[in-house]
Amino acid sequence: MNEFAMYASDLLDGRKALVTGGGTGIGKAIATGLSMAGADVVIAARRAEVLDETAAEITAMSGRPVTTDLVDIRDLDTVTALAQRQGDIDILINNAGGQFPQKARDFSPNGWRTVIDLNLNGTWNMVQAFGNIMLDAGGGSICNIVATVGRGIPGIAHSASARAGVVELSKTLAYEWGPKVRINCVAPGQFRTDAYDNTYEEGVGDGFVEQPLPHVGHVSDIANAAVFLVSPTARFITGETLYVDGGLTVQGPMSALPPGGFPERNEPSPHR
Ligand SMILES: CCC/C=C/C(=O)SCCNC(=O)CCNC(=O)[C@H](O)C(C)(C)COP(=O)([O-])OP(=O)([O-])OC[C@H]1O[C@@H](n2cnc3c(N)ncnc32)[C@H](O)[C@@H]1OP(=O)([O-])[O-]
Ligand SMILES: NC(=O)C1=CN([C@@H]2O[C@H](COP(=O)(O)OP(=O)(O)OC[C@H]3O[C@@H](n4cnc5c(N)ncnc54)[C@H](OP(=O)(O)O)[C@@H]3O)[C@@H](O)[C@H]2O)C=CC1
Repeated sequence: MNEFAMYASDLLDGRKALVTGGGTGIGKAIATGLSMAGADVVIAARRAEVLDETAAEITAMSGRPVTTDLVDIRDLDTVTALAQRQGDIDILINNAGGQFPQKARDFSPNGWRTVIDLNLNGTWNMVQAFGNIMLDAGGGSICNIVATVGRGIPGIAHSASARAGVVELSKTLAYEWGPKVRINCVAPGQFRTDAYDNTYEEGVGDGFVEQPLPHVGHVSDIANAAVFLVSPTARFITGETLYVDGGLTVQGPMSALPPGGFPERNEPSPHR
């Protein structure tokens, strides 16, 4: 089975799609899924060699040409220039992003700013530049790749805050741009891309034990969710965040009998 061929090969025929960070990991998988579904795909990031190599790989699989382009989403000038070159897109996937893990009490002011700038401001740069063109052109669909926000993500408070901002931005724009542009998010759980392995050395952590589907996801799981959301199959869906996380965010069900038994009645909380 080809994990990236879940949809009809003409589902996105005649549509042009741009994927930021499409040269590696999750972005590469999404670009592959879009290409397999018939879209004309552009992948954009900062490293030309990586993009070129990936474009050739995707073309070998899908039989469709893939274009590469350069952008640093934190640099508005490069985003504006990209929008001038590639503005005629129907689909935008904002996947570029990342962070470093650190306890929040140790964040330096610049460390915090850097992660917010990449994941919130960088995504906004892309959304506004391309969204405005889509609005003028008559329509389009945007999908933002975020993280499993909603219950807190210890170890990456900066990124969790930025991604929550993107989720709320998407809901808000769903209203403002509703008649013309749909905008949704996909929230990945943990996926062992090269970047993930390089950043989180110990790899699979204890979290998986508690997860209803107790294993890591495959990048095609994200790709299939993103292709669904930007395709006409999801034409009545906007402002939504689809969690692709093996049930990670529903872990910790309420237990009928708490560990240690029921507390004494009327005992005040020991916390200040
Ligand atoms: C549950 C998990 C879910 C998510 C999974 C994934 O995302 S998987 C994918 C996971 N993989 C990825 O997300 C990709 C890996 N991450 C990256 O490529 C980078 O961390 C970056 C793009 C976020 C920032 O890069 P950049 O070149 O723009 O940054 P810069 O070098 O110019 O420094 C700016 C400030 O940040 C500080 N700082 C930086 N690193 C660290 C650190 N490790 N420690 C502490 N601090 C750090 C640095 O000290 C400086 O502050 P200072 O000293 O001036 O006060
Ligand atoms: N893997 C996981 O478990 C999870 C991942 N995520 C998020 O999903 C996305 C993809 O993750 P993953 O594939 O694992 O990681 P990668 O590091 O492989 O993907 C990030 C991509 O974004 C590009 N990129 C980074 N910064 C910029 C920038 N400033 N401008 C343009 N492009 C940039 C990189 O290419 P280049 O360096 O060439 O610019 C790279 O291709 C990220 O946003 C990540 O944080 C969220 C939750 C879990």
